[in-house]
Amino acid sequence: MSGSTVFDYEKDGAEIYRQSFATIRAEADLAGLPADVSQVAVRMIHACGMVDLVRDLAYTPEVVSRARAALRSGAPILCDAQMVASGVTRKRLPADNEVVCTLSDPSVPGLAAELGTTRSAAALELWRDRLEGSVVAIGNAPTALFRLLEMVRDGAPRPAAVLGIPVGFIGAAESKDALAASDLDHIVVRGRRGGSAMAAAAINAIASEVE
Ligand SMILES: C/C1=C2N=C(/C=C3N=C(/C(C)=C4\N[C@@](C)([C@@H]5N=C1[C@](C)(CCC(=O)O)[C@H]5CC(=O)O)[C@@](C)(CC(=O)O)[C@@H]4CCC(=O)O)[C@@](C)(CC(=O)O)[C@@H]\3CCC(=O)O)C(C)(C)[C@@H]/2CCC(=O)O
Repeated sequence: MSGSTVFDYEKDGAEIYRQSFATIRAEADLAGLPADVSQVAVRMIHACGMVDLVRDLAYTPEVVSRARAALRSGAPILCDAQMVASGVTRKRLPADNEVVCTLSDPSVPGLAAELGTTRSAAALELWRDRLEGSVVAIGNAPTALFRLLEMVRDGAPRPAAVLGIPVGFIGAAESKDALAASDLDHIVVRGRRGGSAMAAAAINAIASEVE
């Protein structure tokens, strides 16, 4: 196949990644972060292009080591949106971990109507028997994060770690503040920023130390 090259751009995927991570490490102020959180932050920045993300990160000191240990012992990854689940690189997972998103379950619209909430929040009702020791990744829906905190407060099994990274204007900052104030191991991006790509990137960084 022939084709003329009009633009001068990098075409080597490995080299694109290498240059990206080098740029992030040069431009982002990672100095105050523990080494394992720094590694996760780099990959989250890689997913969104915002090197100033570091200033909005909040985390518990053991979150990465606990999430990593949970994944190594086979814990499932519970995702609020299919976009998060789709972004998880399966080959990085240490124990062929199950990646679960219950949003499309046929029972969810009815549950949402019954509970008077969003489908994203109602979908967490189907997480109950997998929650214990799981790794939760919320990248889209603030209502899902609020609901998780309510469930745990009401006695539901506790996840090993919660990556609370919903994006948006309504409830996003508040839900992440509530997670940061909880006793769950967590990483959050305070404020409006977040998103499914960032949540998936955080899981990918935790799953494997390879960059
Ligand atoms: C209020 C919602 C927000 N959604 C945002 C941004 C994006 N959402 C996309 C898509 C495709 C989906 N969003 C839903 C989760 C849907 N989004 C909502 C809800 C109405 C409520 C969530 C909440 O407030 O907690 C939610 C529907 C629900 O009843 O739960 C989705 C299920 C809608 C649908 O397709 O039916 C769907 C998720 C699909 C999946 O499983 O992956 C976007 C791609 C929208 C787009 O541009 O098309 C985008 C993705 C952002 C991301 O990185 O994840 C907001 C901005 C987060 C917003 C919540 C906050 C706000 O408005 O302030």
